[in-house]
Amino acid sequence: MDAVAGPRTRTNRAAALHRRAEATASAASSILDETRPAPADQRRQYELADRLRSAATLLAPGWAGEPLETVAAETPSGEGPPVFVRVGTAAPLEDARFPALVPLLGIGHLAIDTDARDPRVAGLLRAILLRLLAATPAGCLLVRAVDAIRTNDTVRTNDTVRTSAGAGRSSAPPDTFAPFAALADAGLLPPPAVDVAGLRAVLTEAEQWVAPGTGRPRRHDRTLLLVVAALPELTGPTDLGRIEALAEQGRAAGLHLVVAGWPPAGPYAIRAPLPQATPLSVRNAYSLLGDPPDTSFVGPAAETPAGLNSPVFVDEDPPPALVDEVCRRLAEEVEAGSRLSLANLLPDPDEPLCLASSAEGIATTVGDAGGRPVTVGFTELTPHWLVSGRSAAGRAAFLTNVLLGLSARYGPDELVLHLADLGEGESFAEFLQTERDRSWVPQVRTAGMAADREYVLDLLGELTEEARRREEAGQRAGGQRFTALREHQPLPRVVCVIDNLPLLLADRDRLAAEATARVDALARSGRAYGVHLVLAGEGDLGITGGQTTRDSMLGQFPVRVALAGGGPVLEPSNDAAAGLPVGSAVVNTAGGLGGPRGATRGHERLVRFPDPHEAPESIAELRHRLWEARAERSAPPVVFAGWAGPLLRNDPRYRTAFAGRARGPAALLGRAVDLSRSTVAVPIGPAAGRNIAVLGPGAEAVTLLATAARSVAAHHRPGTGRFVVATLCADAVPVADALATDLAGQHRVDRVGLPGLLAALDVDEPGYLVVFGLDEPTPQELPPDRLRALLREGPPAGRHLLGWWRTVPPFTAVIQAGEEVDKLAAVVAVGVPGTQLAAVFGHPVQWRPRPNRAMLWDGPDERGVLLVPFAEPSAGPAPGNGPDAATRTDAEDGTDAANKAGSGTDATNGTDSEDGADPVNKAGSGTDAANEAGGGDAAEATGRAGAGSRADAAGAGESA
Ligand SMILES: Nc1ncnc2c1ncn2[C@@H]1O[C@H](COP(=O)(O)OP(=O)(O)OP(=O)(O)O)[C@@H](O)[C@H]1O
Repeated sequence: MDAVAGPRTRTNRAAALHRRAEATASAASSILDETRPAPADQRRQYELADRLRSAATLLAPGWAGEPLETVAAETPSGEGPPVFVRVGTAAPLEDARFPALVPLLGIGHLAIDTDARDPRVAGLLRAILLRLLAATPAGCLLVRAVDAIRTNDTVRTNDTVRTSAGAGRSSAPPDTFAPFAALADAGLLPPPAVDVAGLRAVLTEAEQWVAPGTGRPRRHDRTLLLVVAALPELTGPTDLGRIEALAEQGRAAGLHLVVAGWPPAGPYAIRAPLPQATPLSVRNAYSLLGDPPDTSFVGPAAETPAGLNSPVFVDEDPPPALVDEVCRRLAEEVEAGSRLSLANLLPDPDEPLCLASSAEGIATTVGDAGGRPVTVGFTELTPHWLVSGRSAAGRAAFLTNVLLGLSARYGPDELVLHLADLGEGESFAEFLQTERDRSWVPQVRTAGMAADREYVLDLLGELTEEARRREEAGQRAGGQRFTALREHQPLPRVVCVIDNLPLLLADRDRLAAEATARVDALARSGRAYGVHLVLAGEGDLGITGGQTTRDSMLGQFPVRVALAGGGPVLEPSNDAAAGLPVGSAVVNTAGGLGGPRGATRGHERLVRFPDPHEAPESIAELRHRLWEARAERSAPPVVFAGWAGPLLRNDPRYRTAFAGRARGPAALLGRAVDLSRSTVAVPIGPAAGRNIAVLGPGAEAVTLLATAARSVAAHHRPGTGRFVVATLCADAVPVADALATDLAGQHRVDRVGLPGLLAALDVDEPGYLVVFGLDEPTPQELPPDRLRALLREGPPAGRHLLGWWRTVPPFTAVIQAGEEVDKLAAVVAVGVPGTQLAAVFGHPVQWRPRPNRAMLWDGPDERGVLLVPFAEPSAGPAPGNGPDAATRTDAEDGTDAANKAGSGTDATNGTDSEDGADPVNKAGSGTDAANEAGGGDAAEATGRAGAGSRADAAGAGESA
């Protein structure tokens, strides 16, 4: 008959059978619920419970196992994540109870057959989570949660709404993890995933955690816990498969799962138990605990899984105040612990400093990547670095960290630093003397702040020379490179930092071309001889963008550091630096090369670095320790501060002249914009061309001529010089008067106008004609050929013209066409553009005037010397003649940041070019007194630059 029954009959019968089976199962379930596992011998049960209680105290002490009602909120965590955690109380008999523990972190997972819609399960999850978080040191347990109770409920409610409006809305279950909200900001427990998309994102993160190399590097002291309170309704079989796979692989990778509602209900209910998980089944009155992974409660010999032979009453919801208090404490601890400080990058303060050898290379910690220090160095393989970041990205902070880190590790015999910043502002102050703190970092040999392009060009030139000297020494020794060469002579590694490099290269002029050529040459030759470059700035630094091949210039810079906005120093396809916050950097040691997204990049790390200025005391302490350990007579850095104006009276060469020790008369004009801050002098003797023509419209030119005359006077013993000070224009009268008065105290001085000057021209007596305003229209009385004759014939007879022309053409008229100007005079231009000077020299001149700078052409060399003219209008009494002199000049002047500190006690402020002081070569010897003074002098610029003098620095910056 069945065979002939229609489909409808067969369906009805199947439905009836199903209903009957369901009714039977339900009846069996309630009978089973009431039938607890049969207790064995009661006395043994008591004994066993006793022993298990003691064992639990050992296995799960404190937070992991104590009843939560009795644990104090301030109970400390353990040393690491607990292996066993309590899920409830097992009660084989009413009064024989012991904690029910499950092995979790480090061993397996927990699968609860009911999801958190059951309030007991929600409470249990919160209890487990609280225990695990509180028992683990803050930050070592990261939790990701999935909780679709509300979403599922909304789906269901919406279904209901169609039939019964509003039903179910008010009874939405609370978020299972809401009491843990305080952990979100600390990154310990972000808001739970509530839908399938969220679930999948969490699964992806967990998969990355499990598969090393597909995400950020995993810290082995961290565990990831994935807690599922309720799976989203739309969870598909693929998602469930991913959860199973994670459970399978997680244990070895520090990933653990607590899944409520497993096996999941619904169409995919037929699911194997969760791999490596202890199952917990929640019944009406109690729960049952299955066997943990790879073992059995009955004993290892058990063939069939038996589970714990006792009902378990799962832990109840922990008190919300306790959860809240613990979470806040954890969040605070994580926040405090994640704040990096300079100390994290420096050697332990208890360790001696500067013990490392730089023979094979030097390295320092530059930041932290996921809790691990990241160290980068300078070796032959990674000789030079490019560091890029937008303004205020922390470039100075990063560089300071690196330089302090290197200085703490390598002593001055192992490491020499040259620091230059073309940008406006006081850089490198941490390394230099200030008014209040006279210590310095002894590894620093030179420092240029608000440095001119010419300064940096000189620095590059000096270092290229140094690399060449080393290379030659290596060749003489049979082709030795740095490491071998060091065995025969003390040879520190040199690190040269140039910040704001684009200011050097932005103008595509001759200087930029020359600078690029020097960088190129230095990068190549320095590599094998321990001379290393760190070029820093914004954007592509003006040198990237081209091809990075092994042989290209960029190929010499394998280390690329991209701070916020610094992506252009990475390869164009490498977007690792996109969206970086301040305080982070991508450190790439393969020329900025990227790689497939998500793939391991052994050559690239995302680091966090501290702001060193949050720890000024660490900086000061380190600087003092380094300074106190410096070699005897070690010299402070030679400092160039772009905004500072040097004083004649403090000039070492001027002092030498004043003391009667000069070799011959010379006009001192200022200090060169170079590494050694040499005095710019025009020798005045019987040779051709020993006159000075100052060209330029402003007061600076007038001051320069007066200072030149004073310095010449200082070269003559009192009473032996003869000066005619003439003014042909009104503007210079006060300065000329002051000059004449000053000189009159020492020498024979005639203060004259045009007639006196004309008379003086006819006198054959040796002496100096100091003439202000030679461009005044007085051609009848003073025709160009008379002046030309004086310029040409005067010097051999001991007569020299020091003259000032406001404009260039009248001077050009003095020089005959075709005559070489250097046979007539040294020319100093102050405020005159190079274009106007072409007529003087007969060739184009590259010079763009800027405040507080002058250019000297002396001799046949086409290239002029850039100088900072002496700032003071009057020399005052003899240098070093006591406090009055110093005080008076300082007070009058008020513009000299660099030179103020000396207060008249500094015997030789600045480097004396006569001494041949050479910061690159000499400082190691520690015997250069001139350098020492120079440092003292200019270091003041660090602490003192006032607003006025900064404006000058800005001018210098603009012209760059
Ligand atoms: N690691 C850091 N974390 C947070 N803030 C930082 C960090 N380093 C520096 N800063 C802050 O960022 C600001 C800029 O820092 P810094 O002067 O080092 O930047 P910069 O890139 O050199 O700036 P600029 O080129 O404009 O002079 C400062 O206020 C500094 O305190």
